[in-house]
Amino acid sequence: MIVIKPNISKKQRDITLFRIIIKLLPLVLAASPLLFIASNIIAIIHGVSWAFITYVSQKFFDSITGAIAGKVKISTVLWMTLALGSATIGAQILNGLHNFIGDVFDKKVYGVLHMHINQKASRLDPISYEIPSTLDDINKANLGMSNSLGLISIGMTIFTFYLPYFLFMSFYLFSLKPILALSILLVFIPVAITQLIRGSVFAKLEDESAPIRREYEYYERCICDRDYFKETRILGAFDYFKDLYQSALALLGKKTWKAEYRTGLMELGMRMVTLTGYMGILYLLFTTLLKGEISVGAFAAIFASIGSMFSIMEEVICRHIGGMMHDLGTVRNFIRFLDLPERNGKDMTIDANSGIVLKNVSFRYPEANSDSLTDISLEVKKGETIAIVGENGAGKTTLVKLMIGLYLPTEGSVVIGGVDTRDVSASSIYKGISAVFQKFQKYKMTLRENIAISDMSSYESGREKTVYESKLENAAQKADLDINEESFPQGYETMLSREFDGVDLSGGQWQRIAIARGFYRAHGMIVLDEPTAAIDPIEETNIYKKFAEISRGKTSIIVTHRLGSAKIADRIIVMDKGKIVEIGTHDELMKAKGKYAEMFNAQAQWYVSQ
Ligand SMILES: Nc1ncnc2c1ncn2[C@@H]1O[C@H](COP(=O)(O)OP(=O)(O)OP(=O)(O)O)[C@@H](O)[C@H]1O
Repeated sequence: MIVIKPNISKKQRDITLFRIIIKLLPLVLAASPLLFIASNIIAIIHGVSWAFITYVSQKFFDSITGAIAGKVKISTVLWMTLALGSATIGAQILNGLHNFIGDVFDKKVYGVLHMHINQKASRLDPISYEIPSTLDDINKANLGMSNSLGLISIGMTIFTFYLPYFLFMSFYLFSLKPILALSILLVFIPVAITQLIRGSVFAKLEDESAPIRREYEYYERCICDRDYFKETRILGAFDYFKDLYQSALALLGKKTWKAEYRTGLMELGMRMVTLTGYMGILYLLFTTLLKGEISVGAFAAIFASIGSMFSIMEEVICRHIGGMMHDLGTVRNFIRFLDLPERNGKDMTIDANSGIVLKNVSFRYPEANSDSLTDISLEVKKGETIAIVGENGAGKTTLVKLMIGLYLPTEGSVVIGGVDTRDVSASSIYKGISAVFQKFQKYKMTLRENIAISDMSSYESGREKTVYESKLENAAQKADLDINEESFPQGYETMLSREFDGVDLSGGQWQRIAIARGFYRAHGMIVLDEPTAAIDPIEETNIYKKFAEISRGKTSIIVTHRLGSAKIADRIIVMDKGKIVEIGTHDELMKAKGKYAEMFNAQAQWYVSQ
């Protein structure tokens, strides 16, 4: 059983409400300044209009009592009726307008923020994806963004609608009798405190839940996911995963229940306080009337509005502020996502085929305890074909990721085409590089899209179809992809997914497609990081031989466990425990009788014994 511990530091978790607002407000404002200003001005007028109704109601009731006592003319009552009706209708119109503009504004901001997320994701330093705690922030960026929008919208409503309303009402009540205004505050403060505690309880819950959720979602995938379930069934591990899933879910349920229970109790207490305050104000109002300190009209108007005042206050605090606090966890995810480091560096044209120089490079994954690469110095010349070999975990993939500028070294430098990878923007580096990794994507799209996605510019640029088609065929041919009618009934238009009424392919076919995708992309440097595991050794050697021919004159790197394939390289790099232990041609390394020769002989023996 995996031990669950929240892996977000307290400092990271404690992004204050103030910081959230400072960070979000400019984004929201920039999305549509005009709508923002219009919406808030209308909200202020709307808030004051509701309070104004109470004042007009008092005048209306006073006119009626005056008319009954014969001190006020009927026409005055009629005017007051008209004024009350107009104020009520006016408030309703403002309400509709406020909601309408608010909706338009929210939709606009939603679109802009969504785009912001996509742009940010494209600028993220790829190393961020290697940090488990950061993955939650990335995965929840969209949810956090919607909740952030809700938070800003509620925050603005509180300031521009509810605050003017309560200020006006407090001022009005204060002018009648100061203690009446004070009682609103006395009710408000304990409730606000309760909600602040609620916010911190749920923020903590969110942080504690994230790793548990990640865990049970993973177990769920082990049970149901297409890629896992066959093995899970065959291993008879279904019950094992089910138990792990249930215990993770139970733990999450327990934590959620505890948080809900605590906040539920607090809310109950809050309602009692509200009720007591409500009764207190009614009593005060009644005694004030009896003492003749306020008019009957004022009594009636306050009495009529006091109920709505309390329900508004409850709405603000419980529904709005409470909801806001509840969602604060995911809003913090969003803020942390926005704060994730980006790859800076200048945009420039780099010739990816003019060599790579690594100088004293060390690399440590974030949150890892030791280096995965230690003090690596290596020079790959223009047009050279390099094979990287070594046992599992030796650091081959990590080295390749540094050599193509995907990750930046922790120490030392990686220079591609004469430019340090730290100084150049990621997109400038990637432009001339094609890479196919072990874990390639199987896009649920057509065969054509699966190959051409690596260079959509040529797909979309409206080039002559024959040029484009021959490029596609060329890539498929280089990858030894047999586009026969049985496997691909609609040729390049065959949909490669059962889910979308297409076909299913073998692992080897998928790997060939991934390799074709790599060849299709225009490149000065190409990397094949073992995308051939599902292809038999003879076929793999054929592909690599072809690869060497095709790549002649281009910098090429292959990572392989099958040393027979490494023979095609100009030089073979042998890695062990994050270090380069040997470099040379196949013959040189065999003569040296070192690590490479040992591994090669072991594999050769295996083939002989077959
Ligand atoms: N995201 C990560 N966080 C921490 N350590 C990692 C991470 N990815 C890899 N490592 C560690 O870095 C070391 C090198 O891993 P790498 O994947 O580069 O090895 P490899 O030689 O390519 O292995 P294989 O042949 O199994 O693919 C290993 O010890 C591995 O545990």
